[in-house]
Amino acid sequence: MPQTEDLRTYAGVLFDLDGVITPTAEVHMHAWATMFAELFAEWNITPPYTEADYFTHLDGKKRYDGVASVLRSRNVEIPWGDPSDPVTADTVCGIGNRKNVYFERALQADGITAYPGSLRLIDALEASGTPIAVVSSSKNAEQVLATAGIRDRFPVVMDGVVAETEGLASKPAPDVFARAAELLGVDPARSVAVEDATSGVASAAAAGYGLIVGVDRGAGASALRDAGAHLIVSDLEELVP
Ligand SMILES: O=P(O)(O)OC[C@H]1O[C@@H](O)[C@H](O)[C@@H](O)[C@@H]1O
Repeated sequence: MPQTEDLRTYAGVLFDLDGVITPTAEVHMHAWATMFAELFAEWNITPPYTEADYFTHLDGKKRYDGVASVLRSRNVEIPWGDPSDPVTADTVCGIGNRKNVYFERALQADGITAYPGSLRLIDALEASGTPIAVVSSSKNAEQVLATAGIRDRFPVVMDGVVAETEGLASKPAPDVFARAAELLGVDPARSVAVEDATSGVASAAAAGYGLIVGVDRGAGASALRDAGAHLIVSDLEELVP
């Protein structure tokens, strides 16, 4: 018998977005791979960028922290720059913004639809009056939610824009999960965090969440457990009551 939980018995359920509610982790993954392949070729950086770099350095983290982490792994040091840097700037921010062009292009061209299992779980939580929120590192979260037609389902959206405005540290630091619980008016110890990235699971664990669900979309069940997940599922359909 697989272990399961009725999430309606908790004070609140706080969801990561990319890879948890919408299949946008794949869109991010592809945009990063395209941009880094070009950059590594241009700057003769070795070893080549691989999918493992995504899970180790980028998954769940804020845009520029991810860029800095990948470059640091190849001993490349460049100036941080500023979020307003153009895509031509050879700064951490400029390079992050370069990737965002690929992400926006894909979102516009292909649109995005939420995972059916995630929608069914959200429906059940809404029906029972359980407060829900989004806790994403992405500055594109509002756009993704609007494109998927589900923005109005969430009274609280803690995203990369809010984190920047409020000076909150990137996952795996506890800041964003702690602040989102505060905004939703729930006690983290009595709430659920739902995450597909090890950095996100670690953030929720550091913020003291009562239940952390790891959704394995490629990070791996053991990596998610090691980061602090209590329960692993491959799709949120498994948690629909
Ligand atoms: O560049 P954005 O849209 O602000 O997103 C930052 C990060 O947001 C996270 O949600 C994704 O897991 C990462 O893949 C992504 O890099």
